Amino acid sequence: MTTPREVVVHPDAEVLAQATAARLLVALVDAQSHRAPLHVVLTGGTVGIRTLAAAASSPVRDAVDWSQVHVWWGDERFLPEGDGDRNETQARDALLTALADALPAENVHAVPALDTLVTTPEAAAEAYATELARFASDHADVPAFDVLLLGMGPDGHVASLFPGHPALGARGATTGVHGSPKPPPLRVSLTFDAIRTARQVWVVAAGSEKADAVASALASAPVETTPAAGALGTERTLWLVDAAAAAGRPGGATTA
Ligand SMILES: O=C1O[C@H](COP(=O)(O)O)[C@@H](O)[C@H](O)[C@H]1O
Repeated sequence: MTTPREVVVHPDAEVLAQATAARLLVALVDAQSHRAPLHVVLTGGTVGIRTLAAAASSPVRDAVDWSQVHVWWGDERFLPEGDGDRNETQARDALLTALADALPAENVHAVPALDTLVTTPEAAAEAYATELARFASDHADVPAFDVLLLGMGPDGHVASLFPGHPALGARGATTGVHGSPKPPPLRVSLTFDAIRTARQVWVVAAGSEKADAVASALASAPVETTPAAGALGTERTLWLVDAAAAAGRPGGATTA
């Protein structure tokens, strides 16, 4: 089951990041009154990392029981551990290091980095899929993701699923990606199969360079040309955008 896209427009990228961080922290607090543990999927990208930094500086972060939160990534750049271009490195710098006393290290499930044992995106994708399956219930491939955050590129890519790329059709939970049009060329991504199991999928996008892709995705363009159109949650699909990114959609930059 998938859900209709809801759109919330914020005035600019900074307010978007602050509001998304607040929304995420409150969503985790709310969900913790119903179930535990929670599984949250982080994104890389400009607004995604800015959102994590905003969460780090929010007092609401202390309302979350981080010992009952598991952290995953929607995609990763296949680079050595600690590389500054890895989404994991940026997320640790922006938020996770600040949570080190509250969030158990074993709850942070990074996509394996390039090293002497893991030499291909496929090997990393397979190891990541095994880790995901360890926390899945029943016959699922992945844990029950509570909130799955996605950034979106100007070309409409989400996670590392790019327009026209064979990874768009990958089955199972994860896929290795070669020839990404955005550097670095080697990546690992959740598949649409995995993304669409999430309770809530939130796509965050800011800037006029994203306006065409936002308009296409909200108009349900084919996933082959606008991958973000395929990002749908089972309980809620939320588009969190700034006014510049919203400018091309019907209704323009006004709040939905
Ligand atoms: O490479 C990536 O890019 C997208 C979007 O990045 P942005 O800087 O245009 O916001 C991001 O969602 C993805 O996780 C990342 O690997």
